[in-house]
Amino acid sequence: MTTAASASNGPVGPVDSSRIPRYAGPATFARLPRLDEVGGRADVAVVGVPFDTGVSYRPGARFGGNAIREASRLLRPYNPAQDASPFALAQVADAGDIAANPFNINEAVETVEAAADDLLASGARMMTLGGDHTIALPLLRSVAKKHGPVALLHFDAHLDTWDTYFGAEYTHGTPFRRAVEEGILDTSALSHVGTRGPLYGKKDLDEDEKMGFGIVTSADVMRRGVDEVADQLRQRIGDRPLYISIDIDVLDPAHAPGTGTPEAGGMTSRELLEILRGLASCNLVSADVVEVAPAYDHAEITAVAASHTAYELTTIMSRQIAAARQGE
Ligand SMILES: N=C(N)NCCCC(=O)O
Ligand SMILES: [Zn+2]
Ligand SMILES: [Zn+2]
Repeated sequence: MTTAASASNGPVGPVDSSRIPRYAGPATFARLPRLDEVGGRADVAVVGVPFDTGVSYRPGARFGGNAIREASRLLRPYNPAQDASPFALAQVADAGDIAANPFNINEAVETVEAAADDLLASGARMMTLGGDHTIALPLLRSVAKKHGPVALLHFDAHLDTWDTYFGAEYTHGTPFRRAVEEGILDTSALSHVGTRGPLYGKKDLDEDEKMGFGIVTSADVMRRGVDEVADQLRQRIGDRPLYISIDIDVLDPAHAPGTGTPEAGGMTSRELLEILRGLASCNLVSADVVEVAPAYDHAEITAVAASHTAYELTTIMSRQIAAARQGE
């Protein structure tokens, strides 16, 4: 079976779903070639991190990346919302999974950082499919080694700036406090979007604000609308190198039941996708979509939402890569 439709010298695109049924063959993200099928070099590397030892409630996000890949079989090559064919503008490839130790969180964090270093050193931007939110820390460490402290847009029901759980520093509720402590974030451009739900105390918010975060709550998105929110975020980010981290629990459980710590009153998938499209001019250096736990999903609702989210992010990166090439 042919696995990849190859143009004579442009990027190798996805398998042609008009010739090979989209449900045939092993799943890569969007039916794209594997990294080794394009000589180990890609402009955007889609990489899985099957790791969920950092969770505080329901486990299962270790299966998230492959669930997103399965759900992404239905993605098509032209993105009308951004008027772009992301897989023709740049080489996007599936880099497989980072093999992180499920029994040792500290070692797993080191492994993810080292693997991310390798991908970034090859010239790729990363589109990471999690995994629980713990993995954002080593990914940010790696990105900051390359770009310096980065702006962060964090879509999540939760702050994830808590200090420790059961004395553990590296968990899915603590990556962004660690990142601020380590000086790898540009504290003049940090925003949470979609925040909601009960906290441990008001001090969670006070400490978060001291770290430099601004908050656009889920209710703010509903009241102010996606265009105004995207405008405000764009202004805050400016032309800084930007990392976008998306915890799928930013969506309402109606739009993303398959996740470990669901909170009522969340954003719709339409709102999330529209805000991302409004950020298309930002300098997006890498991104992740995390916390998809397929055991709690129904009819792939969550995995489909996550696959479309990753598609929008990939489209933004591909457009910027193509624009930079044109300017060279
Ligand atoms: N889903 C993420 N990343 N964090 C949730 C932590 C919620 C808690 O256990 O307090
Ligand atoms: Zn969350
Ligand atoms: Zn999170």
